[in-house]
Amino acid sequence: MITQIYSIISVEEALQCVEAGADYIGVLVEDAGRGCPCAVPLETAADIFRALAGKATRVMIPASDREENILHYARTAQPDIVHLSSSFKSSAAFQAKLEAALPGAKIMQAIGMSGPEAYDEALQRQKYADYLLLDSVSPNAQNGGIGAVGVPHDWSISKKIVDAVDIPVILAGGLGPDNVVNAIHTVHPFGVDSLTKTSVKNASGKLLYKDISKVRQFCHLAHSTHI
Ligand SMILES: O=C(O)c1ccccc1N[C@@H]1O[C@H](COP(=O)(O)O)[C@@H](O)[C@H]1O
Repeated sequence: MITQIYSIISVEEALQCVEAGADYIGVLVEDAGRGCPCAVPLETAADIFRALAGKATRVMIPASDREENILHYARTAQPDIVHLSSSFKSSAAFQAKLEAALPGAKIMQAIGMSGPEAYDEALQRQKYADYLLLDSVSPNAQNGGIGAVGVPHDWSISKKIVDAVDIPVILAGGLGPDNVVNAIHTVHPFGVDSLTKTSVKNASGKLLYKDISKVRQFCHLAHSTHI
């Protein structure tokens, strides 16, 4: 079981999360004007990924729905995996362009778990991705509506997707130390992902930085849960 921790904002925080047990480290790269709470500039993402070389799998969400931006971010920041969580979706053409921009880079395609229709979408989208990430959806969510919602979705649909697709599936959406064991037993994913419930928030609910003791608890529980 792998653990993926979002959204990392500095080299120091990234290294603390690795020490706390995170296998995959996620960074959100900003597109001016979107205002995602934990987004970092491209140069910071590049610094974080350089510092993580050989220590963790480096995952980047480009907070953009424009292909040229996504390819530019990938070329500059050099993640191992590009995680598509906006309205931009992978395709055969995008796979070829990413391979040209950053040879060997993998694609993680987010699937918005809005209801039973997510099953057919997952089956289609797996053709153009190396991983699927099943994430909750909110009408108020940023970055195309998928992710950073902080609440779980219907895991019975997630389980059907895990059983049907041929590529690794990471479960996301409202996961934390309180529910990760149950989530793993219910869904049997390849990995589990956490943002909101392993972060410190301010009084108005804005995510500020990682709570390393919660990251440690989350990773320990996930790694010690066997399916
Ligand atoms: O990481 C972010 O800031 C982010 C912003 C916009 C869309 C998605 C984002 N992250 C992804 O959402 C999941 C789930 O979040 P949560 O645990 O439900 O709060 C997060 O782990 C990333 O995969």
